[in-house]
Amino acid sequence: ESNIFRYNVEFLELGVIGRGQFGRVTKCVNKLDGCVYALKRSLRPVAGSAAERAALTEVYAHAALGKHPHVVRYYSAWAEDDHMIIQNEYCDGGSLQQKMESGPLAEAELLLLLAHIADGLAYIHSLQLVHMDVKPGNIFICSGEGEPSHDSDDGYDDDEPQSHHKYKIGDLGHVTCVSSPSVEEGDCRYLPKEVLQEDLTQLTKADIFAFGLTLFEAGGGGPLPKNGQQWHDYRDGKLPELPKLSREFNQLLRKMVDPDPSSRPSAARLRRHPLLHPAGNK
Ligand SMILES: Cn1cc(CCO)c2c3c(c(-c4ccccc4Cl)cc21)C(=O)NC3=O
Repeated sequence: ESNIFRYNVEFLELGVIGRGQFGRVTKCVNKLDGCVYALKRSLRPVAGSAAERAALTEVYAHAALGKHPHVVRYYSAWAEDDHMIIQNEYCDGGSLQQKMESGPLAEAELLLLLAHIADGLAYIHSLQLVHMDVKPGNIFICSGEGEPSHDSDDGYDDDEPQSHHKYKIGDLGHVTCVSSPSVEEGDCRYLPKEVLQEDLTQLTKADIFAFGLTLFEAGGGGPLPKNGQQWHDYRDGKLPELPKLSREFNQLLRKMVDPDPSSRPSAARLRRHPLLHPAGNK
């Protein structure tokens, strides 16, 4: 019999905003609450497969992470019609990947990105979780238009320049716990050498490494190598200088991608970096 599915009953599709081997992401309005959401609809993974474990991990992670100003919010997930559907917060400003396509970010914008994502990572790491796939395509932008301006719970609104857009970490499909014996490797362009060599003892620093290369790329250092000599150079501390950025910012990038994970700053340290608190320098 034709089984009426929740997706079509509760949501009105406004458009496709992403496609991949995983399935597709659509922008939908919920007919009941009238709000817009991002829904990822993917083929239901085979029971007992790694894909099923990843799908469940994504939902567990979202449920555990709850509400944070710099983590894309999760609302619901369900299975129907041989598909899995996850309903997340819709970020109307596109991804950092798309933003970068119109040119490198200026230092002031990179500092906003640094502050927001360091905040999100510090929160994720405080719950003994790691993201494991930090990269421009997994960082989304919420313009904040129409939102009440009192939303200062991330503490950056007061000294944030007039714009209210916010960067949020999304796609929790690779999230695992810090003491996990095995990880589903993320994008190799952002992968630190120690994880490739199966050293999983400091997984939070793998997120810091990936975030360092993400900032480097957003600042104009891309495109990043997937392999070869340049891939190794970037992991041996040979990260090219970005001439348009300050000496301090270049130094910070090199620290974030330091070959020794212990030398990389934690997310909590990044939040307190002098570059983010200029007043404190006087
Ligand atoms: C390709 N793509 C484009 C967007 C909109 C950016 O303005 C997007 C979103 C998400 C996701 C997403 C990622 C991973 C898992 C589930 C979802 Cl809904 C993918 C997205 C998501 O969770 N929230 C989004 O806005």
